[in-house]
Amino acid sequence: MRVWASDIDVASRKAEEAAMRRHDAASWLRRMVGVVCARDLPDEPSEEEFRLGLRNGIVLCNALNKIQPGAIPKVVQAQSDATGPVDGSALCAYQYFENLRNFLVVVEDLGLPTFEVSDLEKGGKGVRVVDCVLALKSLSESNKTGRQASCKYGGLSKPLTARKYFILKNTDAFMNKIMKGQSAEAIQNEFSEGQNIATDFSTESNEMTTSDSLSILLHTVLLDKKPEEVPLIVESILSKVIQEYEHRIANQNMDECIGDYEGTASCSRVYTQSEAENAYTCDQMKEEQKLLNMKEHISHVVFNGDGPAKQFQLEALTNFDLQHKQIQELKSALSFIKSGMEQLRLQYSKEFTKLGKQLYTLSNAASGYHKVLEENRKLYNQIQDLKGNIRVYCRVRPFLPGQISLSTSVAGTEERTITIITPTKYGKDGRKSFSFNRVFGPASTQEEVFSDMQPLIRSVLDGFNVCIFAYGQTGSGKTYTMSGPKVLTEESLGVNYRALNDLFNIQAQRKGTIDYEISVQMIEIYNEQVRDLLQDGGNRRLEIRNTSQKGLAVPDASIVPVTSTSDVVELMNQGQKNRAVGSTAINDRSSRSHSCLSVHVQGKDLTSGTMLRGCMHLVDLAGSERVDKSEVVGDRLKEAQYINKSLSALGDVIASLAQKSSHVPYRNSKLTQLLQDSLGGQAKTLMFVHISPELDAVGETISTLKFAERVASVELGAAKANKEGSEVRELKEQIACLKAALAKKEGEPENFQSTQSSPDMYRIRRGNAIPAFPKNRQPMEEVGNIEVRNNGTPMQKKSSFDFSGVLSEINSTNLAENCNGIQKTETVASGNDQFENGNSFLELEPDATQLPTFFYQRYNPDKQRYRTEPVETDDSDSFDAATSCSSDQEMLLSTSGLKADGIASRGAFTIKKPQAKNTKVTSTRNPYPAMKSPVSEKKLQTPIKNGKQLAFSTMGGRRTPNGKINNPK
Ligand SMILES: Nc1ncnc2c1ncn2[C@@H]1O[C@H](COP(=O)(O)OP(=O)(O)OP(=O)(O)O)[C@@H](O)[C@H]1O
Repeated sequence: MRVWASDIDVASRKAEEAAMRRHDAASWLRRMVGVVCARDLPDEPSEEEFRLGLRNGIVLCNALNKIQPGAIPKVVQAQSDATGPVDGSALCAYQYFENLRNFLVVVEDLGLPTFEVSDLEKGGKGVRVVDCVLALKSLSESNKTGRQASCKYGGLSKPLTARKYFILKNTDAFMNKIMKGQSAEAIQNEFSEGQNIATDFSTESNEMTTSDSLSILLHTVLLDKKPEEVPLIVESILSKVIQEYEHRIANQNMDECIGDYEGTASCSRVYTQSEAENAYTCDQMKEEQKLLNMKEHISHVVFNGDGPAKQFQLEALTNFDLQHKQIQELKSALSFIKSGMEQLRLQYSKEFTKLGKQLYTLSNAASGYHKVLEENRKLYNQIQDLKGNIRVYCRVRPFLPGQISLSTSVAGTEERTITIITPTKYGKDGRKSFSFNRVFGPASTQEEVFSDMQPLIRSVLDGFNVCIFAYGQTGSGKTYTMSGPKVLTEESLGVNYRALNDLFNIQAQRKGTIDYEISVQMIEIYNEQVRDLLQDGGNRRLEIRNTSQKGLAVPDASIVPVTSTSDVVELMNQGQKNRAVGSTAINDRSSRSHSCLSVHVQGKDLTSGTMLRGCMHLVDLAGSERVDKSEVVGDRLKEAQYINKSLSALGDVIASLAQKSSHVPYRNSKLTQLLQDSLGGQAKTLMFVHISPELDAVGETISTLKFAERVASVELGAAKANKEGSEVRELKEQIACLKAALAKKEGEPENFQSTQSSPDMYRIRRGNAIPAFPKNRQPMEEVGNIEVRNNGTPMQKKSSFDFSGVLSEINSTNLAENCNGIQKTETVASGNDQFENGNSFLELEPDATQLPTFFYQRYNPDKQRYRTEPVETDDSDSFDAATSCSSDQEMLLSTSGLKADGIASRGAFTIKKPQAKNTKVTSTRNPYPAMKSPVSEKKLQTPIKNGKQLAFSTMGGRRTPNGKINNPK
């Protein structure tokens, strides 16, 4: 039942007339502050009404806004028939109360304050906010207690019946509905009982969400303010809100643009900047349009109003203009910042590109740096090759499995440096660094070690002589490096196996171009006796011959052709079995001998016919040992003494070579004789110095490393490949034939025989003497090492020259002269490519038809070796096969005259023993570049001294790349 006063009809009518205007104002206010008060303004409110309405609206809003998600408010439609006069002053509240009568908002705990709306109360009997609140409270309590709810209405207590409950999650949406003036019934019909209406209002929720907090803020701000202050405060809040709003628009615009744009675009579409800008501009325009609309609304409200409201709204308008201006300024600032940002972005992208380029250059430079390093390494090696330095690699053995927590003498290793600490010394003296070509730390693998020396090993296949020998104190890992441990695995295979395997691989690769034949010898020097390791039970004493590089150092030792790694493994196992090994306190498998695996390679270039010949010695020396430490007695002691003696002889040789001494005492031990070609010849030599890491071995370690440094300083001159072209070979053969024919013609075949194929066919007449070539001596060697007996004639100078020189000499001199039977003043002999020079006649034997065979003759075990007559040379190369003497004999020799005679300072001299029947001039490995050099001539007239004829020999002399002779001194 509704009873309205006549005022109500009037007010309703007026309200209807002003509905549009109020609606506009209210909607604007709602958008701005989220309050709904504007809706309840009378069409022509007085100032007081306006304020009251506003205040009431705010109060109500506050109450409603208390209903927030999380508080799980309930909407109760209360049945109320409250009627009563509504005085004019309370009109503003009417609409609310009208609604509230039907939709009372209850907060579950109802901590709502009761509001002292004194004006309303004063105004009479109208519906008061406080009544509403009380009604809410009552309803809430009734929910809890089940008691009848009631409300005071018009001074009377009326019962309230909760008819329906709605769970309301979105107060704003709900409010919105109310504000749109929907009737309670209409809203009620929209909700079924218990329905969650949050979804119903969800579409509108966003619109109001941001205003919630503002409304609360507003209310809080206004709560204790006097009514007359409210408009001003609201105005300033509004301006701030607008400012904030603008600011947010500005900030979010781009994001929204992008969001909107992306939202509408397909996901896969690439969003471009220009599109974003377009979207932004579009939204900006929309926002501006909105602002203008607002302005219009306000103007409309303002100019259709009057009094203080008008003044207030005018002020608001002015503020709005001001704010609009500020917004414009902000916008221009924004665009300025944007352009600045854009510039920055461009600058950054430029910088990035530049950085990228620099990075690219840097990475190029880095890779270039590595290349340069590699190049440097190569160049360094080349310099070493040219200088012929003995390369020295150092390897540190790791601690052995049984050795625990031992302190080490090795302070550190780098690629080329090793630092040793001596605990007994302090400061600088306590640390000593040594530099070598490479240093391998304890963790180095066999493969790493091998790969570093691989190029050196491969050069054997190019005709170089190579020698790798392992040096170090006993137990330091020499055998491990050269052969591997006792139990071999693929990873632990030593240099020997790997080297041969590598040679086989390359042999296979070059199959179509070069035909290689590889054979091996394995000998050991045990107690100064040379023994053949490939001959079971063979205790036959062998001899070392340093006739030439091409010759076999130990020709009597078995030489076995090998074609595969398995052949090698088999042979080496056999050799190892035969090797003298014994147990000492330091090494339970100590090598008691020096072992040498010699690999002989012969290759024939299938297209050019060039022959090459290389030889590689892989020497595992016995270790030096302090007999007190190794605790050896008896045979072991004797062995140790021999070992130490031979190693000290090696030390002497190295010292002489390092000092470029004129006398190099190769003959002081079998070991130095064996290594003579490698240490003083044209070989590429590498010494592997091994050290033990234990601290108590530091003394030996340091002396070993000092020795190694001395070895590294030895310069041998550039190594030279043993190659000869087919033409040269043919010419040499012809010369040999001619010589043989001459010899034959002279009728002295017994002295000068040709090779085995035709021993009697060629003779050579040489002055009065016609020396014979030994049987089975292959012509290449013969040519290289022609030995001539002059039957007492002065020693002939031996000379040689470059391979290229051979041809010219042969062509221009020998051949022509020989063929024409002209007296020849010099013949040419070559070690590799050297010819003998003598005052001889060479006469051509016209019926020279058969040529000698060349290779493998010297591998023929049955061959008859040519033994030189006892004309003795110095300790150098020219000390020929006479080294067949025992070590004692050699010692005798070395002490009997060589040193005492005062060897000439440059070039070595060959000593002719007084008892020599014939003067034999052994070949030289290191010939002079030109036969006719004054030096040669001069030395030709070597005087006889102390009954010994000193013959000049170029032993040990090595030609450096610039043609100089590098004589070992
Ligand atoms: N690099 C290494 N890694 C692992 N074990 C090693 C290494 N070097 C040496 N050994 C081990 O150290 C011990 C001694 O090594 P090896 O017999 O090779 O010494 P050596 O110098 O040949 O001694 P000797 O002179 O007495 O013959 C062996 O047991 C060997 O397996």
